[in-house]
Amino acid sequence: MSDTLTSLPVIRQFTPTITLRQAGQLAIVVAQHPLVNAAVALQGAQLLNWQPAGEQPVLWLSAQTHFTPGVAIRGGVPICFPWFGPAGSPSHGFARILPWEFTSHREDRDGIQLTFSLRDNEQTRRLWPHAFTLIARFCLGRTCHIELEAHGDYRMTCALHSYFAIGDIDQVAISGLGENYLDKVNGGRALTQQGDLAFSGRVDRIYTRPQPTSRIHDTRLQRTIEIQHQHHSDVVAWNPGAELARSMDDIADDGYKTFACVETASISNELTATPHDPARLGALLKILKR
Ligand SMILES: O=P(O)(O)OC[C@H]1O[C@H](O)[C@H](O)[C@@H](O)[C@@H]1O
Repeated sequence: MSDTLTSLPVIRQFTPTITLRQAGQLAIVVAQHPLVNAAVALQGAQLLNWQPAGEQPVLWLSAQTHFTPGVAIRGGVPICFPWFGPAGSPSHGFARILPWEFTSHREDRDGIQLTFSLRDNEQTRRLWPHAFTLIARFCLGRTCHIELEAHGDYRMTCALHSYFAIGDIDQVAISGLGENYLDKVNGGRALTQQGDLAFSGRVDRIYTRPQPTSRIHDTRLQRTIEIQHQHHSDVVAWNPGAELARSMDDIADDGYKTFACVETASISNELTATPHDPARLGALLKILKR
């Protein structure tokens, strides 16, 4: 699904490589570069596609996602800010359902850099009483670097809620998560695991002592996706499993089989922005061949 965004109708041409396109009622920045295809929705500054030349799409985007203002897009890399999960309303914060500004683009022979920003307004201050500027920068080429900077004076929780495309949920293992996790399927119980995570049924875990790098080992697609987490305290692993997926209108009944969320997050340790030092969260994505 994420690789079909290049055929959407063009609303505006920024450069020969970068266009603004329409998906449903939302505008999407699409970049087509010799080394990489990529797309970012203005709503949420949500990265929807990162596909280096010669590779299959790395991010999963639901074939049934809504492209409706104010409704979360299912897939890609939603930015959860200024809280994660049901800590406030709306779930995962407001940043993912608001329109961001497309502030700059740059391209060279190695790839493309796209930058977006979001500032507080009356609507956000009603939900969260802080002035803020958020900047999301995407460096897209053979690798994908996502950097989020939160300016202002506040504390918050935050996540890069990445949905990765996989061959089959029964044939992936995730390494580097560490041993300790809070099991959200079990009322948040603190549990431990040895070795890699394999999925069976619904999995929803906050790993609180992860290694700096997670790897998704995908036997079916014969590739490993590497995620280098930056400035995080936690990594979340999520897949809804068959039963929950059936109850979700924006995921096809068998859609859960082809994605795994491995989320770079700061939940157990709040991030702090001060006037002279923005809070940061980042992820560097790479594809390793088996
Ligand atoms: O449906 P959403 O609000 O996008 O949330 C999707 C999922 O996000 C995270 O992974 C949470 O840990 C899950 O509990 C949640 O179900």
